[in-house]
Amino acid sequence: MREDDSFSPEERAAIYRCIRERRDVRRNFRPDPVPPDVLARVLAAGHAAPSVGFLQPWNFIVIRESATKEALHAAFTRANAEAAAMFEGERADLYRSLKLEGLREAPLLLCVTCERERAGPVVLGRTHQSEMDIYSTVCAVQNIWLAARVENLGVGWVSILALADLHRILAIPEHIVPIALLCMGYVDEFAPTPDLERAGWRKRLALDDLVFEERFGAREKTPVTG
Ligand SMILES: Cc1cc2c(cc1C)N(C[C@H](O)[C@H](O)[C@H](O)COP(=O)(O)O)c1[nH]c(=O)[nH]c(=O)c1N2
Repeated sequence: MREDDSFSPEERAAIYRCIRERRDVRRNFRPDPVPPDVLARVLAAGHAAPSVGFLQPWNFIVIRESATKEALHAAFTRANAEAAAMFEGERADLYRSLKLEGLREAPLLLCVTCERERAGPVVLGRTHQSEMDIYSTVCAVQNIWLAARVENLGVGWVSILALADLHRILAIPEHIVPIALLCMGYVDEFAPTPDLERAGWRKRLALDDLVFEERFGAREKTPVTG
């Protein structure tokens, strides 16, 4: 491999650290704005994502107005009450105690959308798996999430909203699919483990339990993680 194409051990360590230490952040945002050059780098990372047939189906709606944030928060509150009613007993109590959005506190919100027909109905790579454009957009979201982490920006994905509310509040045309609503802003620290893990909602699964050999369900003889 050309020397310029390979990562140094330090660069490699930084990438893995970023992946490990990315968190879903929805609290303790500082009010300072995200500078334009930082936002440009984060959006460029999103735009560098892989996409089916090189469709690049995304748009990025940047939201700073508090009226818009309030409207989104109201939509969250409605959906979250419905969501809480879907859990039972202690689980419902625990659900209600969770902080699941930072829509009003974050200085910036970003809505990432997917225009499914950007290149007409037939797309290379989407011919037999129709959701591939949606997954491509999620790749852009993950790039944004990781790029934000190295900019020391917290990002939280808020999906407890009805899609119809996102269409209405953000004037998203019918044929364009809202994929992710993200709250974004500087934070003083990133938690070492997911909020939901610390709250006792779910534990991290063991990687070795998730890896199979050749066929679904067949166990590795030697654990992958050694
Ligand atoms: C598609 C999707 C949608 C959501 C999330 C994530 C993803 C990938 N997550 C964040 C989720 O709870 C979090 O990623 C996990 O708990 C793991 O924590 P870390 O991201 O590692 O900090 C999330 N969190 C939350 O508080 N409210 C939400 O509505 C959502 N929605």
